[in-house]
Amino acid sequence: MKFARINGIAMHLRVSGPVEGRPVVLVNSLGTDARIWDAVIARLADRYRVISYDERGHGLSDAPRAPYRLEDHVGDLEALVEHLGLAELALAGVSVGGLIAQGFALGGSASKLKALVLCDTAARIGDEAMWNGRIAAIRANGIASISDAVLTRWFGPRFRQERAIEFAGWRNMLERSPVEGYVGTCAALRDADLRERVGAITLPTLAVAGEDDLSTPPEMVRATAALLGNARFEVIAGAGHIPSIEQPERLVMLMQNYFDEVGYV
Ligand SMILES: O=C(O)CC1=CCC(=O)O1
Repeated sequence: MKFARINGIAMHLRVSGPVEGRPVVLVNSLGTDARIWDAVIARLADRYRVISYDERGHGLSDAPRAPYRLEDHVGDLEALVEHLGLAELALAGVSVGGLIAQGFALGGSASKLKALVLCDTAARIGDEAMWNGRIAAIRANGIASISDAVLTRWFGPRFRQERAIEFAGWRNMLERSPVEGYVGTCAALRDADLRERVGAITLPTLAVAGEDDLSTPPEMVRATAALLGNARFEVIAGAGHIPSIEQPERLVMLMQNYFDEVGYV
């Protein structure tokens, strides 16, 4: 476990795997933190130098006052890459983490990017009314007031039944998220729309969707993949919004095949 001062905030990050391994940076989704990647890290870190971090407003990183902009999150990632001295990287982001990854691929550090995995994400997620409604509900009644609805979109009924203890633990993570960080990132999602810009991402990209994802359903992910210059679309059966938790073996298999294809080995 490490902390670094990134753009004026204390950021929590973790680095696993061999120092000489090629870097893979993992970006979390709204209301989660770097722990959602643990089962992926365990499978990738024999070969790659895997870096995961808690976005601003999440996990153990500082949660400045809301609102945030997508550019704040992208700027944090760019500064983290600079801080770690990474000359190249593969990037994998889930949901808002995937939007941040798209922003990185369109930004000033894009030439460092050698591989891009977009997981359960889109160039536009939700709409203004939806995000404003969620922000208002949380400001009035806290994150627990929306957690049932969020968890139903994250995980299918089978996961809830068969992995009930894990389900309870991930609920704890969501409900204990810092309110400023959560609503700050809702504002970033409300205001972010990269649909007109992602066509400029020509790097071969892997887009992945959980079959049962109710937040960014497969059709939404497929539509973003089609907007990108050069993306392949895959569906993970039996996974919801966070395949790194539900189907890490399958996600890592797709990632490793794709890394092999693009020569990121
Ligand atoms: O909270 C949700 O509904 C799912 C989600 C949307 C953006 C994100 O990062 O998670």
